[in-house]
Amino acid sequence: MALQNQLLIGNRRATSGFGDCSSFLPGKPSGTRAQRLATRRSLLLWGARANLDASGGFGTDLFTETRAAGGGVKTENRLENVFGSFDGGMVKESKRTLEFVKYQGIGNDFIMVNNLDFSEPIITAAEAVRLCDRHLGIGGDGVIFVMRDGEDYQMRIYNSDGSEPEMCGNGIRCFAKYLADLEQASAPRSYKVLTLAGHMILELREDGQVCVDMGPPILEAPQIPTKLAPQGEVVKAPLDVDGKTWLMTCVSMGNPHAITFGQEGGEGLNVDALPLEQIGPLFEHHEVFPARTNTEFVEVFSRNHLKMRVWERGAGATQACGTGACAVVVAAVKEGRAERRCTVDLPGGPLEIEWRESDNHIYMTGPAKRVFQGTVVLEN
Ligand SMILES: N[C@@H](CCC[C@H](N)C(=O)O)C(=O)O
Repeated sequence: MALQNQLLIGNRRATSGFGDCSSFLPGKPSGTRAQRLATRRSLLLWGARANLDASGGFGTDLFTETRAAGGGVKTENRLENVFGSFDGGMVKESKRTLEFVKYQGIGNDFIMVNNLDFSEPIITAAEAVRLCDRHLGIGGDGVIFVMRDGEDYQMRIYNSDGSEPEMCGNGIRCFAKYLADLEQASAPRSYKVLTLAGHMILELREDGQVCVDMGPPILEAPQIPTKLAPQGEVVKAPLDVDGKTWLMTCVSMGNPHAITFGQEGGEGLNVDALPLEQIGPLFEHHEVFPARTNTEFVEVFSRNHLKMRVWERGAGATQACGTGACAVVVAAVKEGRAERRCTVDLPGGPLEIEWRESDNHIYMTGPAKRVFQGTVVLEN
């Protein structure tokens, strides 16, 4: 039944300080949690009575709201007037809704969820899959949870297939923009963010770009993980996929990447010509990658200009992959194809990557943008 003539009851917080996103980001609730819940309960009861009195019959939906303190999920208790039901009366049903903001980094797009008051993601992996669906949901390559880590922050993420990766390069730039929007902070501003791949340092620059210290690459085969070698680095290792022998270099940026510049005895790749949807899953699920893998196909324009396409673990062919671009530069240096500073072109745009000799860390610089915001029903 359509939600028209709605009465919205409850403590919808409006914070100052998040520009046009202020209506959905949690403010500081006052009173104890018990007091707040009691107030809301009485508001709900009052609202239900008021609306029943006012509506006086068919044609009016009653919509009340309870809300988890400080979080982005709430439960709407709807009393819907169902015309034609067995008693013509009110049917109660409960729907959980989620407030979100959509961000993108060179076309790699994420549903950002304010998870600041909770220590675990407030939606399930299965719900994330539905939200990421481009036809049935909001659409996205993943869902990112903005969480606290003491005075700092923590990022958790679900891929669009519901798996949880350790790290996401484009996502963490979006994370920086989200926090800056939340705090109405102006650049330059830096954040320390804990991920399942360790701490990352994010610098929001005055030109609007975000530079991330992605830490050192991991090159030891068992830690990537890959079975392409029992130990040590994996550089130009042959791997048979789709009847061809590809030369693979493997790098972990906290999450696993397998990079190829072409096939054994072959010429350089023309990445635009690759049947990614066909070959991507064969790499992702190959037995030599026990945790599955992201796969990058790379074309070399010069010693500091590369072009790549990616098949992402858990997300398929995306417009861009930040950790992938970092891994590609490490692989290009290891194979002697490029310098440590490169522009990497991806379908969604370029990233600037530097693998710094002085600290062995990789620095990724690129944009991140807010796209839209909204509220979505989690259950159908
Ligand atoms: N697109 C991301 C990587 C997201 C995680 C990846 N799909 C995985 O499972 O490792 C990026 O920008 O790094």
